[in-house]
Amino acid sequence: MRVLVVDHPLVAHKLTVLRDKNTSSPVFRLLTEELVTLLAYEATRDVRVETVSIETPVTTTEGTGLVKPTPLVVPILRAGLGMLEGMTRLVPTAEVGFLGMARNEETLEAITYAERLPDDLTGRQVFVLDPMLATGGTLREAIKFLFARGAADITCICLLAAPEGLATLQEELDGRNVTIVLASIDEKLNEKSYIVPGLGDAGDRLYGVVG
Ligand SMILES: O=P(O)(O)OC[C@H]1O[C@H](OP(=O)(O)OP(=O)(O)O)[C@H](O)[C@@H]1O
Ligand SMILES: O=c1cc[nH]c(=O)[nH]1
Ligand SMILES: [Mg+2]
Repeated sequence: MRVLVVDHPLVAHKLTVLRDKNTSSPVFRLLTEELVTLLAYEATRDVRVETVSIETPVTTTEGTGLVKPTPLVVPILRAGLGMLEGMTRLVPTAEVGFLGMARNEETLEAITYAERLPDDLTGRQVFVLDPMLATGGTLREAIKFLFARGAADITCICLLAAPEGLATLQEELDGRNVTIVLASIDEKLNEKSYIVPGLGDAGDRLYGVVG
């Protein structure tokens, strides 16, 4: 498993505004999209391409095309949905599948409550979107699920990770073709397994508190 922290002043600036508890939901949504586009630029460096032949108005030449089937993008609901627009802006031809997952805040177990993905992902390149990697339980289950369907390589785009969650994934996914692309590795988890300093509950800040 590889971990890449995108070191760019615009990423750092936007993340700082995102963390601020006084940032409103509409601004939070906009910043999330902008951040994802910047992270996706780095995360797609190994996107599969092939040489294609085209005709310009002047001559025939060779260029670069995305290999078909194009990558599968999987936002993890709810919070990952806030990252989808930022990703598809960069890769508009990507296919999109959905995983609905929620962490039980008492047991910290990740529950899958919805799934809409192709049955067969054999050989596919997959990009998973989830802003928060806290204990790592949610991403671990999502990644296992996608590999079980046949995915060949998985890149997760997150905004923040806790060192504890990264260590868990590193241990459990050792040797698997997984890349985690992040805006920041934060300090730690608190007693409720929230990321510190973090940004709070990403789903609630994007979409409001659900009971
Ligand atoms: O690494 P973990 O400890 O598993 O925690 C991270 C998960 O928690 C959040 O989702 P949440 O369960 O709050 O669902 P939501 O997006 O609907 O708010 C977040 O978006 C991740 O999916
Ligand atoms: O800090 C955290 C941890 C889990 N989920 C969140 O949305 N935020
Ligand atoms: Mg939440």
